[in-house]
Amino acid sequence: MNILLMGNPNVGKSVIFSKLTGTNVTASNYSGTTVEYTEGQRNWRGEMVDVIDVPGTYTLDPTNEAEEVAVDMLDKGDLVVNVLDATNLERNLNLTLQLLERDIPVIVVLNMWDEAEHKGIEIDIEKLEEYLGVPVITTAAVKNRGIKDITYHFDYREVVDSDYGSTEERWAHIGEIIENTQHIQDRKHTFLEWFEDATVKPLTGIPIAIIFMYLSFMIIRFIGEGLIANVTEPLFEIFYRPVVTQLSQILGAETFLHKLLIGNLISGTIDFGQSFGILTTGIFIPFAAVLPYIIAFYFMLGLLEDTGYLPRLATLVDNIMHRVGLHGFSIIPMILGLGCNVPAALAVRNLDSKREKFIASTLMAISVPCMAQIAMIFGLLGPYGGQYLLHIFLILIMVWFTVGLLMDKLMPGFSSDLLLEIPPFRIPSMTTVLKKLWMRIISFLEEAIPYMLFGVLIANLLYILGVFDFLATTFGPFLNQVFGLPQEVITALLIGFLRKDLAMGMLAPLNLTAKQLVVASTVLTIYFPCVATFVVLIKELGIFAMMKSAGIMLLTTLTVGGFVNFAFQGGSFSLLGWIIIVGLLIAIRYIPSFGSDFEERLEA
Ligand SMILES: Nc1nc2c(ncn2[C@@H]2O[C@H](COP(=O)(O)OP(=O)(O)OP(=O)(O)O)[C@@H](O)[C@H]2O)c(=O)[nH]1
Ligand SMILES: [Mg+2]
Repeated sequence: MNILLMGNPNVGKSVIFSKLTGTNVTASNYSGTTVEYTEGQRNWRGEMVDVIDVPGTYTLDPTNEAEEVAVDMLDKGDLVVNVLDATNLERNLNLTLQLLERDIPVIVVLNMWDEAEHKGIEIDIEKLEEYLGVPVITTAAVKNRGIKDITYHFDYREVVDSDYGSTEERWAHIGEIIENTQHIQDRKHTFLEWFEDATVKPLTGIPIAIIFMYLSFMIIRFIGEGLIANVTEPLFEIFYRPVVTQLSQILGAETFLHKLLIGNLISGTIDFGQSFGILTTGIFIPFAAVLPYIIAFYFMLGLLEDTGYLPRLATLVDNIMHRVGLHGFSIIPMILGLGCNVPAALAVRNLDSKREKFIASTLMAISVPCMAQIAMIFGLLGPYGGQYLLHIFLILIMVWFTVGLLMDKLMPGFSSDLLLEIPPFRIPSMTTVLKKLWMRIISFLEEAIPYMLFGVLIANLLYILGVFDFLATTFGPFLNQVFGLPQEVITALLIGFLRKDLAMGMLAPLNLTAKQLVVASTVLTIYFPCVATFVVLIKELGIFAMMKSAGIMLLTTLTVGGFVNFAFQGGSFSLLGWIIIVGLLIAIRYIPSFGSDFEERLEA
């Protein structure tokens, strides 16, 4: 038996799904969290029932890919559990009436019942049942209220015979239902509501955004560095070092297995950061150097997501986003990308047009380093001082903006003007935040560890076989001339396709100057996404668009790497460098535009 959980975005389907099936899926306080359906099972009266968490949709006439997924699922269901946000009954009923017109059993769940009560919204359930002709259940999923009631109706198979006519007639009918079933009490405005407004008005919103972003960044560094210095490094030194040292002695420094498992001894001892064996650096990077930052980042992200701050940020940056042919919502894939580029590449699905998807994916892949890479950049460049770190991010932001402007100018087609839905602020529940954090840590470990071990294995084998030497002498001179980097960096660039953090780690033994590290870090970020992201992008964009995107990436790498090498000195850009940057931005303004605005298209 297939039970479909369907409804508008951000009504709590994923939370209900988790409670019904015990399968954890990501739930966040903004629309479009789920873009692919997830299946889970529940034992129901001695039978295994399939419950499916369907991406949110406003209508059964899909307007984007995530909605298409939703509508395609309809044929597969024995029962649709239509989840509604009780605080937003009117808008939610549109999908409900469309579902009722289909030949499929539907039951209605009014979720967020706790919030509706809190907001003084009263809904007459019996009357609503009469109007719709199907059972109506109230739930507060995060508080575990009403979930059992849903299961009591799993065997509901009645199909109502209704036809609400045209869209206008449907809305008229909804108006009538609301009129007769819902009553809203007047109440005073709360501080939270005032704050909700303040975060989206530019005058107050921008300072708030800067403070929030700065604080988040500081907290991430504080937690990340704190965990490394006080937890992961000490643990490795006390418990792990004796074990691998013993193994190293047993194997003998010159053997093949030693080279593979332990790597090189640095002045006679194992250096977890530089030895580069599977059991030394291969274990150390993911667990000790990167995991702490992953924990810190996803903890902060979870808070920002569940309070509902992220979509507010999206509204604020909408103007900037429009300049590069995107709308505000694209900030969400960019921010997700700071954690890991893979979910970010998937989140792009919520964008409307092919053009926007292309621009957003390319910008994300080019200029958003993932947390694993950022952690290694912090580790390598941190000791040289904050201005180097600052410049890497400054360069990437400029790259993001410049490449975005250029793509918007040169790409034909139009970008949509989708209005972003802003959810209310919610106090995040700590259990949900921690659960989500846990899920993301697990998926990081599952993703990272195999690639990391495989990457170190490949690197060591290629090294032992002399392949890297060959490549370094062939392409080295070029690297040296354009980027000012030693030829050994080529190995890092190659391994970067497997994992960027590992590639950053390969720079550690090379004794690069701070400037070279800045060039190498930016080049490593820009030149190509890692293989996992690459595969998702091919799937999302198609092979042809991905080739175009990869072309843009390589071109950008050459230009930016070369430029940074030329214009970056002693911790900042030279005057000439700044003149070129500003000149370029001005020049872009005068390039004729091949793309068109949504509004212009409407006028035409
Ligand atoms: N107060 C309250 N919050 C809830 C309730 N159910 C869900 N939430 C919160 O609402 C937000 C949205 O929940 P999700 O489960 O991600 O919504 P969804 O319907 O899966 O959204 P999409 O995947 O975007 O379609 C999350 O922040 C939840 O914690 C509820 O009953 N009461
Ligand atoms: Mg969801």
